[in-house]
Amino acid sequence: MTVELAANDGMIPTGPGLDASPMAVRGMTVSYGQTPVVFSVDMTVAEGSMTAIIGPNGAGKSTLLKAALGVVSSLAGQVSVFGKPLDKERSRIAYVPQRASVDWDFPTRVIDVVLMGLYRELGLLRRIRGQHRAKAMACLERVGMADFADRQIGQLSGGQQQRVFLARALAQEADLYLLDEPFAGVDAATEKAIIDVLKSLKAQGKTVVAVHHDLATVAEYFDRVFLINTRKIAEGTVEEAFTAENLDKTYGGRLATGQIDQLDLVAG
Ligand SMILES: Nc1ncnc2c1ncn2[C@@H]1O[C@H](COP(=O)(O)OP(=O)(O)OP(=O)(O)O)[C@@H](O)[C@H]1O
Repeated sequence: MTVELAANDGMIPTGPGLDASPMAVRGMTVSYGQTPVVFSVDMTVAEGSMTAIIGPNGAGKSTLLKAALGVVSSLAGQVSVFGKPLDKERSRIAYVPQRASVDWDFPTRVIDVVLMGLYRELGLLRRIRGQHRAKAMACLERVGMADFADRQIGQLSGGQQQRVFLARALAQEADLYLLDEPFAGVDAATEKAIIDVLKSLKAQGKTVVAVHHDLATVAEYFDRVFLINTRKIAEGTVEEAFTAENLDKTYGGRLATGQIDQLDLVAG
């Protein structure tokens, strides 16, 4: 389907399947210097799906997410969120950044990090009441971190910090969850805890998009994939798009045949 891009208020022209999409990106191009690191990328996130963004190091995965959120500026491109401009629906998105990009020496307690997720409820006066604390604690409970509520965030292990940031995202009660490498550097128990939470979000009808590096778990964890190497290579259901051919294009032949053979790929 061809979508005509017109100069308008940043909205993507509506069309079949686009209006309802939790996030639709069209013609996104981002450059930090001379060469684009994301080039003319279209992405349509399917509502209620769990999508893995896959590609080699430096492929532009994080940049694509940040540009879609307006955190980094783009040279070109349009984004719609639930069929509306990003600014109108921003509060429906929860973003969990890459762990490495957060200043963990920032002196703040775990419970305070989760309370930040409640900023909409807290209102302008930021008055924290018992009900807010209870909600934040319930979110920490969901990720198995309730016992650490009063700890300084910098005193936690990497996997524990990742859980806390997931709890903050849960507190937001968003409809679209964007996570940048949520499983990076976590142990098997934390990975299981995180995937269980993400699957429960999906069961509630929420939409989840995560940058993901472990090709071996793609088919088990996700139902859709988005493959990128500066340009979009493919997107679709795992059955349609997670193929040896697309992986070969994405990784430029850098995956050994043996590695591809071990993946739970659909023949194609
Ligand atoms: N703030 C920045 N300034 C300059 N260059 C940047 C910046 N952030 C990223 N880059 C460069 O842009 C390219 C894409 O980076 P990005 O982090 O989006 O890739 P990625 O696919 O998420 O990689 P990884 O899998 O290693 O996290 C890389 O070449 C990276 O070095």
